[in-house]
Amino acid sequence: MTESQSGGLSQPAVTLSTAQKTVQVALGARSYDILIGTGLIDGAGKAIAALGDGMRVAVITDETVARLHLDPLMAGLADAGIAAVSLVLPAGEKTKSFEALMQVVDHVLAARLERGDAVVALGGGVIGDLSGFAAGIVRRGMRFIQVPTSLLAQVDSSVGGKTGINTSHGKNLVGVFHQPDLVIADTKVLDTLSDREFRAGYAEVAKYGLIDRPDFFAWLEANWRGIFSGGPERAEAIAVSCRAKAEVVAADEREAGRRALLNLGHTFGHALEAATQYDGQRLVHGEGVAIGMVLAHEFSSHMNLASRDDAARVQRHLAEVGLPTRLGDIAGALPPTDVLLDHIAQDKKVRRGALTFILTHGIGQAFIADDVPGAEVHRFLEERRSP
Ligand SMILES: NC(=O)c1ccc[n+]([C@@H]2O[C@H](COP(=O)([O-])OP(=O)(O)OC[C@H]3O[C@@H](n4cnc5c(N)ncnc54)[C@H](O)[C@@H]3O)[C@@H](O)[C@H]2O)c1
Ligand SMILES: O=C(O)C(=O)C[C@@H](O)[C@H](O)[C@H](O)COP(=O)(O)O
Ligand SMILES: [Zn+2]
Repeated sequence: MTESQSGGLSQPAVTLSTAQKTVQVALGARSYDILIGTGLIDGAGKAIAALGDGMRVAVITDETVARLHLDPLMAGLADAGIAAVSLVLPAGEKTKSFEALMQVVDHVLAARLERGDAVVALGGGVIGDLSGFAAGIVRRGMRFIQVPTSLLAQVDSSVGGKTGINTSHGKNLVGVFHQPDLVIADTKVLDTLSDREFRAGYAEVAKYGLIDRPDFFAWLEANWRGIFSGGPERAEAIAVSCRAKAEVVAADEREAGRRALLNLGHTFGHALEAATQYDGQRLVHGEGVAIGMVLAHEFSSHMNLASRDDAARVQRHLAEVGLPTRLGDIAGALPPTDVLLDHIAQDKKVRRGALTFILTHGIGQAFIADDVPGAEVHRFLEERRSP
């Protein structure tokens, strides 16, 4: 097994403030801002209008989000003089499909939107990944704006330009890198998110601490209640997460190296999502990541790379906030370990058939491990499944 790229970043202090925050993703001519604050959806039309004169947009959303948050966005767009059409799709992971992609593409083309017009994703990561993919391929690339409405989308999926859909062969296997022109994260809309989906998004927040910000992880252990109850800690955790992701994306936009660290917990997690057929009743993405991050820490300990205590600390914190952390926490039977390994072998980090995992030397010390022996992963998973 070989080790490359570790995080090794300095530790910015976490400071609390309720003011609107802006985080920039520095990508030269394609740089963009992430606006974070309460009530931003009402002014989103103005912010979008500032991107260019005469822009028209197609807003893509899902049924749940449309019921709660589409009207104010459409009203703001109209007030700002932006002509807009909207498309409402079913909520849930199964919407990241070829069928839904065709619907979005058809909708945008039927509205005769041009390259300089924009696709606006109003929703969670499912809508963001799907709409971003459509924006990346229609007319070989249209403008794209993210209005993330789930915690997960505000801290992770709306930033960085990974877009795509799932196929029967696995998770996110078809897609393109296509950066947004603007991200508008209205923290007020999180008040309508279910507890389960909020927790799922929190897994990706904790991920940034576990990759290379041990002080942030310790701060989360002490302050998670404020994040869940909507205190000033919530916007701060979102901003710290966006800064962490923006920094990695700016350094390695297309995952030639270091960006793979953002995949901590995902090699196991994506396999579990595929193994449960993207059935959101059994497992949603953030929950798969939570279980996957615990497995990644435990596997690191199994390989004598990290202490058992750190793995136990990660498991304790994620369980404390109410996330699943064990294979046995997933309702219903899982397929045999061979099948899980087959899913892992479809991971996009695989090189010449060899498995790559994000492993760790401890909390905040993640690294990219190439050539991880499949037999060892198999043995480890068999152990984790036995009662
Ligand atoms: N592109 C990336 O970098 C990236 C990063 C992380 C995750 N992802 C992808 O994101 C997806 C998961 O995103 P998600 O967790 O947001 O799932 P999601 O989009 O399915 O949203 C979760 C649920 O919450 C509902 N919802 C969203 N906002 C709401 C609100 N404000 N009020 C009430 N309900 C609301 C949705 O309707 C949905 O039912 C996965 O497909 C994952 O692969 C992508
Ligand atoms: O932005 C990234 O890079 C990530 O890995 C973020 C992940 O949280 C996200 O789930 C991403 O979609 C996974 O990427 P994939 O390349 O493994 O599909
Ligand atoms: Zn993720």
